[in-house]
Amino acid sequence: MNIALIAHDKKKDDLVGFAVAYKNIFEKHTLYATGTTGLRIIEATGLEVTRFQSGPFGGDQEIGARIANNLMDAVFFFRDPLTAQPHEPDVTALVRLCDVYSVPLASNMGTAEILVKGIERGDLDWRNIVKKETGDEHGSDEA
Ligand SMILES: O=C(CO)COP(=O)(O)O
Repeated sequence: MNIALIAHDKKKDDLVGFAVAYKNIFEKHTLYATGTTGLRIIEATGLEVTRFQSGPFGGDQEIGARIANNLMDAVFFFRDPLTAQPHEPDVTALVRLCDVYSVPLASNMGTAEILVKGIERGDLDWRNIVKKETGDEHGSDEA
């Protein structure tokens, strides 16, 4: 699975802790992240993560483009609901694209716990069927 990891500043500690806790699951997948989040996760876990631009500089849009091209299978996006973001339109667009393409999105720790366990169980294997049907199988090592 191709998995995106993103967190706003006040949620970064939560996502980093989450990545540490579930490193054994995440290491079986292909990971992507916005710039600062990715750096924090790499430093804390040693996991291999492809980093895009920082969110306010286009990182959310880069991940959105991958969703639109059927190259992202799950998104963990720990948003900060209490702080205004300068790139709020990008945040909204990313969430919207998850809904357009039915890509599972965990926007908080509660949903993230369920999603990561579902990934481990193979609950998202239907994504591979979608990719096979559309010919979009590139981008992931995981079958
Ligand atoms: O702003 C973000 C998501 O909207 C995250 O970007 P960073 O990971 O670079 O902080």
